Amino acid sequence: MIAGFVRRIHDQSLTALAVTGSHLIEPLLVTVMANNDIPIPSDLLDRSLLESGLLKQFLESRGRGRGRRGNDGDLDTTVNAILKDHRRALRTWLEYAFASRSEEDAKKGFVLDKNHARLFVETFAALADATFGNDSRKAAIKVVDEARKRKHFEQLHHYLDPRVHPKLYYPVEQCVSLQTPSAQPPKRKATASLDDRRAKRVQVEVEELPAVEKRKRGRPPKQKPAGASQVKQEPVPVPVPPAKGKPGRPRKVKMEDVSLLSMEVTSTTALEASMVDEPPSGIPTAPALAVKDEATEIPLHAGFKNQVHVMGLPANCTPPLNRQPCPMQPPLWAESRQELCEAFPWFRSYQGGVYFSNELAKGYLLSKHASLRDGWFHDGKLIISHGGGKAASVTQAQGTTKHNAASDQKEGDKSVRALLKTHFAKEPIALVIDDHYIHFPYSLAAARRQNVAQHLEPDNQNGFTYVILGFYFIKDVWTEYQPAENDGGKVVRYKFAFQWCAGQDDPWWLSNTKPNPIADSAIVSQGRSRPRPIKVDKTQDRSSEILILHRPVQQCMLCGKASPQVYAHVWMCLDSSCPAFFHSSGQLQDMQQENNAEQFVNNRLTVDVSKPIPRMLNYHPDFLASVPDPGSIPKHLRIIPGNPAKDMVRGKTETDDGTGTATEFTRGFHCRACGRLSCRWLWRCWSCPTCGQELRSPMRMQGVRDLWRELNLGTVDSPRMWSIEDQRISLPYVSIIPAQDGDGALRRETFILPDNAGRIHRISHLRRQSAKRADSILALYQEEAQSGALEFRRWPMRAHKCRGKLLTNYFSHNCGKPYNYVGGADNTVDWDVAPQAVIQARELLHERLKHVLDETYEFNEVLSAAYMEDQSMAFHSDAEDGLGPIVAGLSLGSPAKMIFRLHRKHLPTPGDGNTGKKASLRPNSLTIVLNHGDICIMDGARVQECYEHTVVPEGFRIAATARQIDVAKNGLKLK
Ligand SMILES: O=C(O)CCC(=O)C(=O)O
Ligand SMILES: [Fe+2]
Repeated sequence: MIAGFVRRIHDQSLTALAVTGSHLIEPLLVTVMANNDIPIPSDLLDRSLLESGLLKQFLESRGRGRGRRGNDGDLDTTVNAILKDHRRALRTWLEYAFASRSEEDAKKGFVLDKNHARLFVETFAALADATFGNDSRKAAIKVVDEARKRKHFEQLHHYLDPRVHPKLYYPVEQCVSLQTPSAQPPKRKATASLDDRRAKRVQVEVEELPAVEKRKRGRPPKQKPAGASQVKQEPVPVPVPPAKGKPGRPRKVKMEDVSLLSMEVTSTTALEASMVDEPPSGIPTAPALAVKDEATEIPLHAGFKNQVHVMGLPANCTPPLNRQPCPMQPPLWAESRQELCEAFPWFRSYQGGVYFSNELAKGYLLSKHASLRDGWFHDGKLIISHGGGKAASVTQAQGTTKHNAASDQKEGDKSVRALLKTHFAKEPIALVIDDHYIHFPYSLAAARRQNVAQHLEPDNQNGFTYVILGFYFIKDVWTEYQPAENDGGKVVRYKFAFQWCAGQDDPWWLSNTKPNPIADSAIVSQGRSRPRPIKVDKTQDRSSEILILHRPVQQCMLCGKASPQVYAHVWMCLDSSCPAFFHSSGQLQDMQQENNAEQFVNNRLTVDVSKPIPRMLNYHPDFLASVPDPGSIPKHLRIIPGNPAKDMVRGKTETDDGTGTATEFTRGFHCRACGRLSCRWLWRCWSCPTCGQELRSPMRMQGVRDLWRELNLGTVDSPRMWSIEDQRISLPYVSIIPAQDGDGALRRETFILPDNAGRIHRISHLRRQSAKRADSILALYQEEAQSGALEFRRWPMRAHKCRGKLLTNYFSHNCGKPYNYVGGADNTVDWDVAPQAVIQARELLHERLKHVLDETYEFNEVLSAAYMEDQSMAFHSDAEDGLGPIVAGLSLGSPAKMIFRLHRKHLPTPGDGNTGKKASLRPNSLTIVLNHGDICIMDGARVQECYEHTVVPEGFRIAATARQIDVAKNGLKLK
């Protein structure tokens, strides 16, 4: 069946594959065919072999004439078995294939065949997506989207799942053992088993390897072309020795081949040597800046010793292979994006990779989608990354998926501008990595697994997702082209070189011992937890000076601007507004010849008309050198966040009013014991979800008079305290209800919603001061929350786009029947053990409903929500299955605005001026102010169906919202 399948693919798709040059399916075909005695068309094998030395060796080691396997009629099993067997070779191939895809190929995407061939492609696409980011992402996403719908995908993906197998890279030893160069000299073996054309090309590779070795042994480097004014440097033909009696013919070395040569090197030493080989022929050389022969001076971390050159990445920044678990616990780490943003003041951006404030970048996230030439140097004391967003993306809106092409970054883009300002202001920036960042020498995912075993949280799936590296300065900024899947095939990217700030200890990942973040006084010099405000001189915009850097520079003859020598073998103009920007000198020459050839020649630029920009550019060693004084780190600056409670007690923050509910108290917490950054998820204290360390939060009882403040509610008319935005809603029907208890007379306002959508009642006190029962319930809530009798906590939201869990903005507690919207059964306590505050709140709601609306209604669920300052409940409807028609809420504490707006599907038809597709354009319908002791009643099932509501308190507030839930229809059971 496999044979039939492959033949089918072969018949139907091979031509198409050949035309598109799909890198994904070819090696698979070759592998499967080789294992099934199917003749492999020479051009396919040729291409595959040449592009993957490892695959070649793998096939040879498997023996090409082996019988069919697994031909038992169960195609999936067989396919899975093959995939499993060949996983390593295929994945290695994939790494190379993606890193080496030409821009042309990248534009074409994948070729899909029907049926099972697609499964392979999907699997590879998923891997590619996870692995190589920008280059392949868009195409991969398309395929993966489809793949997710297929049930086979999970099964196949399992074999390639990073969690099941080491993720991306394989130690050199393993690759070498596949190649076994000494036991099976590649030259003879390759030539013996391949056709003539292949043999010739393979021999090129084989013959060139010793040259690398020889140089390593001290052969003087090849003379650089003398004469700086050389106009044209012809590609040097490489003589090819005859293969098995066939005459050799000269062959030009292509950039791609040069990269492959590095892959063919068969020892670690040789690999390192290959990284610093002299510029290959045909690559323009900057005569003024000869490349150092001994560029291995660049110190490599131990984690980098085992590395294979991955094409497309500079040889001097290849990611480490087969990363080991991080042996030390990071002093600062978070499991979710929210934890990072709430607990680490230097990174508060929920989206995007750059956090900036006052136009200065404060934090920078290194994640997946590393681009070409991003890298980790000097043990991570120098990191190069592309910043500023505008990558290809996929957005989903109203059920449709939109693929947005990558676009050029501009100096004026907010993130780029902030990073530039930080660079010029010489201000430090905190670097954060996540577990997708491939250049970090250790695997955070593996470290996470270790920690799960050690720590208390057995179900922690996402620990060590984010890790803080430390403070860096931006020592250099420049721009370059990156390949992209857009119309032009390329985009302008700003690149930033981050240098480790002196004044901190050595990076924690270089220490031998487990760092204790508390004792780590050099990192933690004492001071405030907030980044100090930094003044920026806005009049002094020095962005134009960006390219005048510390290293040697050359001046562009076209634009006259100077650019540094960033890359080892070629100087290019790095001003993105210049027509010669990032062009090879050949292209530059063409332009110059038309205009001013003489001037060009005098500029001594090396010329190679025929060659495109090399895809693989190594950084010039000088460029990677540290800058002596990139900025100075203020003594009081600390990367470890301060203890929020302590800061409060000492009155260090302006916002603190001693209540314990000020905004600062909603910030997260850094656990001194395990380093985790976590959210303030419990009302009564900070608590580390990993190791259980607690930090008590000083809280003061707040009476309603403490909270009473002048209302400043914008459009809301203060005596009426409501505003009708949708004119179809009537003015409220008002009635005064005589006192029934000590609370005095009440006032009822009823708003009738259009289209029989129900009614909203607000019941308030005629005199504010008379809300006695509400006063005592508020006090009770606070007491029980402090004593632990009532546990307010923040619960994970069900749907969101953030990494990791995203907790609600407010704290809550549910009583009676489970309420799916917040916490479900986990957040629910039975009425037998209900806190007094909740019992009394429900009683009051029952009584008011009877007294004011003459309704006898039995609520069986009460959700109590507690808000600290600046917390709120976002737009939602209480559209719970089995929900009864009446929802009533008691407001306690600070006033709040409750706003209603129509669901999108209930918006009036277009043309009446009251529509808007986007949520942000949807107009509000009704706003009512809820004061201490007020009750809001949503009356009628259609209120929830047609409207959603949000509640925005003015300050500390508690609300008890009661419902009737029919559990039989709700689907949730009490635990
Ligand atoms: O009054 C409040 O805080 C809003 C409560 C609410 O909307 C809810 O619990 O669903
Ligand atoms: Fe609600």
